[in-house]
Amino acid sequence: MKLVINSLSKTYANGVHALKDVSLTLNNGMFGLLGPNGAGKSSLMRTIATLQEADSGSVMLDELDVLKDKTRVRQLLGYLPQEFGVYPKIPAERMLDHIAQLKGVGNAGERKELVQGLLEKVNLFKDRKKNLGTYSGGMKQRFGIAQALIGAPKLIIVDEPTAGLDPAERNRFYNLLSQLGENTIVILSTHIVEDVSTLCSNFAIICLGEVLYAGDPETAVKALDGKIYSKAIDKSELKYYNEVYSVISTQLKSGKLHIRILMEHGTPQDGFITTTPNLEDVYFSNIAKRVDINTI
Ligand SMILES: Nc1ncnc2c1ncn2[C@@H]1O[C@H](COP(=O)(O)OP(=O)(O)OP(=O)(O)O)[C@@H](O)[C@H]1O
Repeated sequence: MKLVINSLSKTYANGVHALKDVSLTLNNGMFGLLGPNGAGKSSLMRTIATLQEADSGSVMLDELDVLKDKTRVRQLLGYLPQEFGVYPKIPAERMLDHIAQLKGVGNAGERKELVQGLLEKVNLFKDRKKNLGTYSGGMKQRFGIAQALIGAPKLIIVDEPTAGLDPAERNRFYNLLSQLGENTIVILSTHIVEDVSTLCSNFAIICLGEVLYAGDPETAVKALDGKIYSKAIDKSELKYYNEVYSVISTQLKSGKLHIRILMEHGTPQDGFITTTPNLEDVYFSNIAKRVDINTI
């Protein structure tokens, strides 16, 4: 399958221009949508999920016009929103059975098999009788994926699913997501660069409603080879370095500020050492073109 987003724009009633001429092409596999808070990631996902209208542009899923043929899209879609409520007094198993019924799985035996399979897949089988209100954040997210998978969707959208998860739960969630991507398009929105480097074969960086970069992580990192330098400085020196260099990230370690700079041409003075680029450098060097990275 192929999802082609062409010149999508959206301005909210309050005047916020949340999507500016967004164009992207997504194939089967995991696609990461990376951007800081307020970048427009949720706006884009809600539009693709047929939950809100765009002002202009088009979204095509193969031959299907996503913005027009909403009912058909919803039949092909699995969606895990950023925040979703659960009925606290209902066990996971019963809730999944109910959702499967709503999605049109009428046969009780078929439903039982489907629900059991999903619970096993997301590692909640032993907790299936527990009320959803007693689930931890990670268990809720895994439940969220199970409900999104009902109906064998061809397009799966997950909006910041790892926010707030501890490292073990995040890993469990990564493992789960990485099994989904092969025959489906999975769009994963996140502001965590590691999510993209771990999971995604392709990604885009979006900031202030605009696509700043789209491609595969390896090529993106390779393009920065020999251009990233680092140095430990005193905090008081940051102003100087900000004025002289393109500082793309700062990190405090044992009282010293470790800065990384991008040199498009030439080599820096001041005792910088050359360093191996990573996806975070790709992210910050793109974002730094639009916003002050010290504020994000
Ligand atoms: N319903 C709305 N009405 C008005 N403005 C909105 C609405 N939804 C989002 N916005 C604004 O649109 C911009 C993009 O928001 P969006 O939620 O799409 O970003 P995001 O990248 O998902 O951010 P986050 O990572 O914080 O969830 C922000 O400035 C936000 O305040």
